[in-house]
Amino acid sequence: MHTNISLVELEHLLEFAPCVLYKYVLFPNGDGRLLYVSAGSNDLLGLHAKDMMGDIDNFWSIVYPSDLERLQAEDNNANQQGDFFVSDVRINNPAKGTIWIRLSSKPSDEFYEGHQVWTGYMVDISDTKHLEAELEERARRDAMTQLWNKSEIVNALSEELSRFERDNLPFSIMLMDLDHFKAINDNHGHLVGDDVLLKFTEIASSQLREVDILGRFGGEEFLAIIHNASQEDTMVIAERIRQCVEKTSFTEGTTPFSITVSIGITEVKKTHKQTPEEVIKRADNALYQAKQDGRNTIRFR
Ligand SMILES: Nc1nc2c(ncn2[C@@H]2O[C@H](COP(=O)(O)OP(=O)(O)OP(=O)(O)O)[C@@H](O)[C@H]2O)c(=O)[nH]1
Repeated sequence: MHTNISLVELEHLLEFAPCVLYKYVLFPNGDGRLLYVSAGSNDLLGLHAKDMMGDIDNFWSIVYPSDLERLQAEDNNANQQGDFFVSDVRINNPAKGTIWIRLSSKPSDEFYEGHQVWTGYMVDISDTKHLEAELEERARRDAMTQLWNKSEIVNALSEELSRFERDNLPFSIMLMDLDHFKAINDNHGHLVGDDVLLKFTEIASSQLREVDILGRFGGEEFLAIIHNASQEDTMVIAERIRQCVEKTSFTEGTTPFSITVSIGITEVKKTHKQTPEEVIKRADNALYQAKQDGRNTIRFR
């Protein structure tokens, strides 16, 4: 069925639809002009259509400066290619605060002063962007402990090594491995094993500072990056964690049990370039030594 719609109804539709339609032209000197903006801009952008059409700077001024540069580069690129334009940017809507909008347009069959007019829409994509950010964050974390996962903690170590090359401030890493953890699973069950891992996460986190970084390196192995700390400083932290773990009493039903942890430490202090793998290897050798020396102890390399 074909429905006729009057101009008044169309204006009403454009005012209340959750999007903004626009016509845009980009001149060869890089200046842009909005030839038409629908009334929905009041709500979506917090800007009147006539103000945007009068001066496009009114629109540019609400786009985050870091996103504006990208938006204009993408705009130029799309114009050169002459096919399709899409860009997601953050804007500051005076009434709503920061929101993400998507601008998408393509060339129309219309020309303005000899230049092709692009027709497009803008729409609020804040929900999608927040979900995306949440999923990205989740992918970087270990699902059970919520600590950084292995690849993130190795990335963090790599960044710390680059920072070290710039400012030469020493730092250390600790590789912590729960002792005889297989026996805990075997004797008390996997779920109790999981609880132990969570409790260990809590203990280790509570002994570290905000600036330190803790990640789950493997099943019952954890890696901590201790910022701006010598081997001696790190020994003090490691000993606090070791003692705290040893003193913690766990219960499964009515059976109390305790656990211990072995810790390997290495300090990054040499000025020559080191890879994360080399640093982890040293900490792993120290951890191996701690296990060899009877566990529930700390060694360094
Ligand atoms: N409950 C639980 N167990 C895990 C998890 N990840 C790994 N494990 C277990 O951790 C145990 C590690 O055992 P091993 O590598 O033999 O080491 P260990 O028994 O701690 O012995 P040492 O490290 O030599 O003191 C294995 O039985 C794994 O199944 C987990 O997420 N939950």
